[in-house]
Amino acid sequence: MTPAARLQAAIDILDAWAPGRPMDRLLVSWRRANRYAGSGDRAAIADLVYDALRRWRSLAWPAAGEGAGDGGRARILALAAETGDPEALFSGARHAPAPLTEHERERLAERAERGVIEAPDALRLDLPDWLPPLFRAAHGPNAEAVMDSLRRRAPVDLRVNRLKARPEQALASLAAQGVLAAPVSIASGPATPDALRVTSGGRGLKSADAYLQGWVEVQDVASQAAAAFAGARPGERVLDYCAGGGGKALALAAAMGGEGEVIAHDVDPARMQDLPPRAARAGARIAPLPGPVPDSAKASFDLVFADAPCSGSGAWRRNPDAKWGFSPEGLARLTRVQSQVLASAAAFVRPGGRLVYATCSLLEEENGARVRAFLPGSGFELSEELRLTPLDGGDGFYAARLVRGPA
Ligand SMILES: C[S@@+](CC[C@H](N)C(=O)[O-])C[C@H]1O[C@@H](n2cnc3c(N)ncnc32)[C@H](O)[C@@H]1O
Repeated sequence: MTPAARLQAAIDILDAWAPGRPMDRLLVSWRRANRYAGSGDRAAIADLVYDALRRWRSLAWPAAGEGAGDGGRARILALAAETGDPEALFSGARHAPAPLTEHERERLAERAERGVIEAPDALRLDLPDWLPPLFRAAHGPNAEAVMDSLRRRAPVDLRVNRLKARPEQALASLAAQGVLAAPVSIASGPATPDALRVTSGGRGLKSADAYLQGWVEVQDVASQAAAAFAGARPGERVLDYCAGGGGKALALAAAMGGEGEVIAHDVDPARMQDLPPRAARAGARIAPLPGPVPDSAKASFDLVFADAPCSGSGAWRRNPDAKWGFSPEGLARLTRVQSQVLASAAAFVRPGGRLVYATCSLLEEENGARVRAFLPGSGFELSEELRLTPLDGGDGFYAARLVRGPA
């Protein structure tokens, strides 16, 4: 595909999207319907689409006050103007976007002249109107930089699986196949000695031996820090209460050096379908439960990890489509579920054991506020909290470690 045809494809995909619709599914259907597109085309189109979604409101500025109008074309045009002369690409040639209208030219000139500095807060920061006050309440003087960070691409991080390889072995194996990476850590919080950040060649990762043989897993450095924060030790009995695809369960199993027991649970066991093959690849022993955790397991685990369902706001760099479908009602629904998760997970912690509540949210309503609502009368004490934002070098993450008092 020509560069211009890629732009038109991105416009078509964005025009088929509406807030609340997951973009990854739209991209899959586009790939199925356009099998002529090669892997380079697909990657370039996905990059354009996600770049546009990260800055969906500000890219349309100064169009319609709310920035909602004009669909994909205005956004892709604004992106193209940032990197070159859009007239050459918006040429009207076969498969290329139609030539610019006079109105579009005027708008581009206005953007170039005025920038987006004078746009209203939420528009400039690319969030729905109701969210900046929540970010400001949670992050005080850092709020502006935290919100701004969500407008940029996220790096690809790896966790070296200690059950199979050491970081230097993984680095060498990846480099031999063109995937370059370097150790990475977060600015504050637990050490992440197994974390690597891909610096180039990331497209070859999933066909690299180190990945296929389970030496490395894709996992953001902040997610690794949250797992490390739990302090899982060899020989412990651990319950991953919201296991989903198993990213944390795998990290916990690796930290335990293959000694002890990791049991995985999810309210929707189908969400754990990838876990057995991932655990097999990683050489980890993780037992997924086909249903609820039995009552007989109450008060029996050294560590219960509750990676609760959340807004995912800490990962909006990766899933920017999610921020546009998020609403106050959605937040209220989530906080109810999070409180339920905390209360149900707590029952499985043994006296003296730890309960770790975690989210990849940047909103205090989903984080400290849930823990503080849970604590009174629970028999647990708050031991430590971890609050990470993209300013620390990874995704946004929150974790609280609670210790259960004696029986
Ligand atoms: C943030 S995701 C988990 C991600 C996973 N831990 C990982 O690291 O890959 C949250 C998971 O919680 C599950 N969940 C939602 N409500 C739950 C509940 N009441 N009890 C247990 N799990 C729940 C969801 O099905 C979802 O898979």
